[in-house]
Amino acid sequence: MKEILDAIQSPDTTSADFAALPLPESYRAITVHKDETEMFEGLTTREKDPRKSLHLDRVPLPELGPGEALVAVMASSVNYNSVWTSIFEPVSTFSFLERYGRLSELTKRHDLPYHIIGSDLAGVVLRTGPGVNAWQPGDEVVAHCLSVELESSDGHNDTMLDPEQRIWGFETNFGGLAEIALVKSNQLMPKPGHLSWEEAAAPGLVNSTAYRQLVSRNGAGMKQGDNVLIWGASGGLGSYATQFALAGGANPICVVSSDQKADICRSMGAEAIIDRNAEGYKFWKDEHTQDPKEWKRFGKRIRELTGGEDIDIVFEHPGRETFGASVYVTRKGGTITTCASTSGYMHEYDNRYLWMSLKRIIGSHFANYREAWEANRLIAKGKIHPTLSKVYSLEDTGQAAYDVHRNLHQGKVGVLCLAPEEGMGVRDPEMRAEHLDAINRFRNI
Ligand SMILES: C/C=C/C(=O)SCCNC(=O)CCNC(=O)[C@H](O)C(C)(C)COP(=O)(O)OP(=O)(O)OC[C@H]1O[C@@H](n2cnc3c(N)ncnc32)[C@H](O)[C@@H]1OP(=O)(O)O
Ligand SMILES: NC(=O)C1=CN([C@@H]2O[C@H](COP(=O)(O)OP(=O)(O)OC[C@H]3O[C@@H](n4cnc5c(N)ncnc54)[C@H](OP(=O)(O)O)[C@@H]3O)[C@@H](O)[C@H]2O)C=CC1
Repeated sequence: MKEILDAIQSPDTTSADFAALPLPESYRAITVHKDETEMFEGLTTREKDPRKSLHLDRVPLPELGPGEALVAVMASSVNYNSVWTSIFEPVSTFSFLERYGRLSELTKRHDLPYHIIGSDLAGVVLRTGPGVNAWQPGDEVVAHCLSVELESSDGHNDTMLDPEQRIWGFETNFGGLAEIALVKSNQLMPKPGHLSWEEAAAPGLVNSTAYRQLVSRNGAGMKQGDNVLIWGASGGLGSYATQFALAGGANPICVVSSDQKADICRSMGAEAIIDRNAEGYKFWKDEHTQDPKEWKRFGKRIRELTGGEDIDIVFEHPGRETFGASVYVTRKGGTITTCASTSGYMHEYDNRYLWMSLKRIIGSHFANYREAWEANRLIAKGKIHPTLSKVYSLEDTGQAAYDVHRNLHQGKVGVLCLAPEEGMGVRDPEMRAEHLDAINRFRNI
């Protein structure tokens, strides 16, 4: 592994040098273990502790197949899907690996008693499989997390609609929280040159998801002037949704849970901010009963902030806890776009407010190939910035996932894999200098 790292750090290493580097037989990776899927039996979701289920293991290098690439991972980031994997909710991700393993001889590789997790990476291509021409050993890359087989016409227009659509590092093995990752070469995109490894690894999954959910015509198709209600506006998804709203001439109404998070949203340029803790919204009277008076109080607060207008687009992901309120505060003809259900997936809302006011609910999931590319292009052009706050070592990934599980983090949490320290890998210092304040906005808060 040292030879690989030396090659990456030397400016003189050629593509041929990379191609000639011997690959290690094994590497270090963050895993969950199949024989531990019942370990949290009887505990509440909150009590399940990723520090107990995430392991740093030495694993064998997987065989490289056609259309694939092995990438030396310099840095990765924690996504909430890794939290779900680590607490084995809502289902154990081994069920995904088993199903994938049944598809073909090649996909059998994924069905193992351990799952190497992680759905983001920034690093360097080490080897490409047969049929890969666009990428060479030595290319500096980020990887998006859409894995598709593309054998069915269902996915030929919008690759997210492929019947064999999977999220790499969640529904496949050999993810990015490791020293080496296996990806399909179609997942690769150029690493933005003005960012360090850990900064480049931070936006991928959430930036692409927010782009489809909010900006793309496959999602809400946001336009200038739209009032966009953004739950968790300084969190993983929300910190990108807020940037898209501001950059696209919309009006974000940012919901957060502390003064500090409100300040971050203000520093991004948002003006309309609701601190859900300080204002004490209780959308549920008890576990089974919502409180429409609270929806109305929330709606009145939004009207105060918008000069009397209601919401054109709700950027939803908390789910059960907030969904009734989200449907209520949307304007006639408006859109609620949802990609998750962190607080519970059995939603309840008053359907009269949906049909009588001609509102629409749109389900959105990650991003297709093109959307992921467009989202990365905006990062590369310095239009949208990483929201990296804290960076952990690979050994401390359990703690990093715990922070995200317990909502102790801001923006995105990074993980150094092969990179020995933060700040490495910047190739365009001039461009970086131009955007330095924005790049550092979330750091160490
Ligand atoms: C990028 C980051 C993203 C995120 O962070 S997202 C958040 C994390 N992700 C999650 O929480 C999602 C986790 N996934 C799940 O919970 C499950 O993954 C799903 C609930 C989404 C799906 O469950 P499943 O068991 O895979 O699907 P089924 O459709 O309930 O069961 C499969 C069997 O049911 C049959 N079936 C499907 N549709 C129908 C139908 N309409 N009528 C009758 N049968 C149907 C199928 O064929 C198949 O059958 P056969 O088991 O025999 O193969
Ligand atoms: N389908 C897809 O493609 C994707 C789905 N996801 C899913 O989206 C969800 C959020 O991911 P991500 O943004 O990265 O996570 P984060 O934890 O980084 O951010 C979510 C934010 O939502 C807010 N929030 C959490 N719970 C509640 C609640 N009960 N009521 C109101 N606000 C709440 C919190 O902000 P605050 O406390 O400030 O209000 C929190 O910081 C996860 O479930 C994840 O799995 C993520 C990416 C892609």
